[in-house]
Amino acid sequence: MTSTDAAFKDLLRVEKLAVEYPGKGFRAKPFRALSDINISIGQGETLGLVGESGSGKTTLGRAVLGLAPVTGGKVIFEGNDISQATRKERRKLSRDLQVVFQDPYTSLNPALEIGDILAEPLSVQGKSPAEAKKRVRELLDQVGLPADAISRLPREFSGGQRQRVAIARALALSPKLIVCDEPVSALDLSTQAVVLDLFLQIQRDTGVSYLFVSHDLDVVRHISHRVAVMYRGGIVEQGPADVVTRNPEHPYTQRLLLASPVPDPDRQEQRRADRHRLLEQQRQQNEQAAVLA
Ligand SMILES: Nc1ncnc2c1ncn2[C@@H]1O[C@H](COP(=O)(O)OP(=O)(O)OP(=O)(O)O)[C@@H](O)[C@H]1O
Repeated sequence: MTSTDAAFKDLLRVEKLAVEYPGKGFRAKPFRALSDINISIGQGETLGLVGESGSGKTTLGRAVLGLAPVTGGKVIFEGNDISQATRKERRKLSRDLQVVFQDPYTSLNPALEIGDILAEPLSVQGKSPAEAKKRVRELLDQVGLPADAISRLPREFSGGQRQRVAIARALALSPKLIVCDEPVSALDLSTQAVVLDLFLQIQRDTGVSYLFVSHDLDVVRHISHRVAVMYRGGIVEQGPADVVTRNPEHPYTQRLLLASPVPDPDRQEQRRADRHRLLEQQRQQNEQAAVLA
């Protein structure tokens, strides 16, 4: 997918965001996990967030959801700064801002039937049992699960099916933005592809926006309009998905691309070409640097 900022109407804008975790345990001092983060996401747009482990991807997603200690900057959602929203304001915001986590095995309450898992956010927001039941049926259909899933427990489902339940729960209140934190990383490759296509289909049908966290460049290229690359709590590069994931400018992104595994045989050819071009670019840069030195 390719697109530019201008093609989408702004939904979320993060400006100069800083997050600092209070010190505890082995880290006695407060830890600055994010500094000077600037990103935006338009309506119906997906911003992919990549970077190595510990670079701050999850923290940025959590800061957008109000779950990380923001110490500076703004999180502007539909024109309002929500970085310091109160609990009451957060409850209201949860209609518009939702999350899908990585692990479909721990993110669903094992004791609840799927129907109850999906009805929970609806009843919290004041829907009647009849309204909730109707919506639950719609949601199961939307994520491709059978109607009889309503009275079954999470353990009766595969990882991919459980992730469909988690997606349905996130969709229950028709949110405007879903933070997707590595939502396909725990799934096998063929299931990953199917679930990614489900995310795309839902976006086409509903116009929802995604902040899509992943360490996998192939995954973010497939799902994202634009990609931001995180390194040590900052963003080092962002731009159209194809450009950033195939022809990155920043040396860190180039390293990320060279280091990332090539799981899907269909994409190996393309990746070999990308690697070859990048290595050649690096060789030429090294040669130029040697001449200048
Ligand atoms: N609750 C917390 N308290 C203190 N430090 C934290 C906390 N959560 C995360 N960190 C630290 O903040 C940094 C960023 O972590 P974060 O989980 O956001 O990175 P990430 O890029 O999502 O990593 P991964 O891909 O491994 O999930 C790390 O150094 C981590 O140790």
